[in-house]
Order: sequence, then structure tokens, then C-alpha cells
Amino acid sequence: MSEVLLSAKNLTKRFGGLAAVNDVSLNLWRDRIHAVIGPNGAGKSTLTNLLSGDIAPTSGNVTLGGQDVTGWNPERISRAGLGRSYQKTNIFLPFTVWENVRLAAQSRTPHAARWLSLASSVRESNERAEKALELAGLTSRRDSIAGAASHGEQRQLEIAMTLATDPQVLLLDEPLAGMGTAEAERMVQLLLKLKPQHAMMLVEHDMDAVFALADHLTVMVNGQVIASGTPSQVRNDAAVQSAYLGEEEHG
Ligand SMILES: Nc1ncnc2c1ncn2[C@@H]1O[C@H](COP(=O)(O)OP(=O)(O)OP(=O)(O)O)[C@@H](O)[C@H]1O
Repeated sequence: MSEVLLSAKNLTKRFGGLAAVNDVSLNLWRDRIHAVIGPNGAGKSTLTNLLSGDIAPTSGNVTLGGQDVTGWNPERISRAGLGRSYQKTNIFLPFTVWENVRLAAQSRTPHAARWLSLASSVRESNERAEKALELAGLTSRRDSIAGAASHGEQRQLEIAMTLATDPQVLLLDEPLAGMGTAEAERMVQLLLKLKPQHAMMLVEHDMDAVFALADHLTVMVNGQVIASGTPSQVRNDAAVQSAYLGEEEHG
């Protein structure tokens, strides 16, 4: 039986008179990929920012692993088990792939242990980094300079850096953006591999990937959820077709 790892209830975020996210509720389950789709300006990034703590909601709340995390800062939410990959890259380009993942793993070490360089904490973060590198399929690229890696490998590296923080919930912002067919296919396989251990929310414009990957879809327009359900329920929803999918010419 799958479990709910993150639950958002009646989330609203207002910017002045604009409700960028308007009364949105959703659950993220372990072993399920939940895609959030919608046209530009629908509120997908704002929703992601609300879940990760990058911005605080005007009203509503977020529960992570059964704990109310509403209003917590991103670092505290990350420590509570939420990992987020950003559209804009966080990679240190002159460093190697390994060094980037190692730094991300180290950020999870308590400050005191970090400064004292406790052997056990160094060992622990090395192990987390090794595991993340392997999960992301980058072990053979560990000594490559990140800046010299392909676009697809850099996106894999971002996921490895997120995994190094040992998250239960993954928020992935357009992981397929700018990828060619082969790279996109590799990323799809990676996300499917990560699925059993994680609850995943995917914001993605690539509709083929969304329909190939998602177990559940939430469709947003103008800050509101206009439909939510399985891909086939959403695909056949008249409101979705006229508001969004029709424009994509998706069969
Ligand atoms: N910091 C802000 N201040 C004011 N308005 C904002 C702010 N952030 C977002 N908005 C507005 O909120 C609405 C939702 O924006 P958001 O970026 O969440 O949409 P989106 O679905 O992620 O779009 P895209 O697919 O283009 O990334 C837009 O009208 C946007 O202009």
C-alpha cells in the first residue's frame, strides 16, 4: 500500500491582487509520479516554491511525512526530506561530477560535525554521495569536469545532487528541458528507477514524457486546478481539452 509523503491543503499565494496559486490541494504518494501541467503563468513554479518553502503561502498548509512544515525555510524542509531540482542549474561547473555530489551530500551534515571534520560524518556523506552518483547513472563520469558534461548529464548531475541529500519527496522542475530524444529517454528511465523509493512531483512541458511517466496528473490554469486524475481521465476531460491539451495537439 502506497503512502502519502506530502500533502498540500488549500494552498493560496497572492501577489497583490493576483492569486498565482488559488486554493490548490494535492497529495504526493511514494511510488507515484504526479505531474503538474498547465500553460505559461498557470502557477506551477509558484506551487513548487510553496512546497519547497522558497515562498510562504498566503493561506493553506503543507504536511511532509506527517509533520506540518508550513512556513518553514527551504533548508529545514530539505532536512525534513524534500529534495528539489531547479530549472536553473546549481552546478559548480569547474568542479568534477564527484565534487559536486559530495558537496551536496555534505550540506546535509550538521554544522558542528562539518567544522570538526568528524571522520564518521565524512564517511557518511561520502557514502550518500556514492549512492546518489550510482542511482543517477553517473559513476563512470565521476572524475569529469561538470562544465564539460553534456546538457543531459548536467541534468542527471542535478538529480544526483538532489538525491545526495537523501530525500523522500522529489520536486523536479522540467527535468527534460532542452534534451534531445536519447537524453530524454535516459532521463525517463532514471525517473522510473527512482519512483519506487520516492514520492515525485514533476513539472514538465514535454507532454509525451508526462503521459509516459505520470501516474497522476494535476492540470492548472490561472492558479486553479481545473482537473486532477489519471492520465486517461485527464486526457478525456472536456475542460482540459479546451483550456490546454487541445493547444498541444496531443492525441
Ligand atoms: N514574485 C512574483 N511577483 C508577482 N507575480 C508573480 C511572482 N511570481 C509569479 N508571479 C505571477 O504568478 C503567475 C503564475 O506564475 P508561475 O511562474 O507560477 O507560472 P508557471 O505555471 O510556472 O509558468 P511557466 O510555465 O511559464 O514557468 C503569473 O501570472 C506570474 O506573473
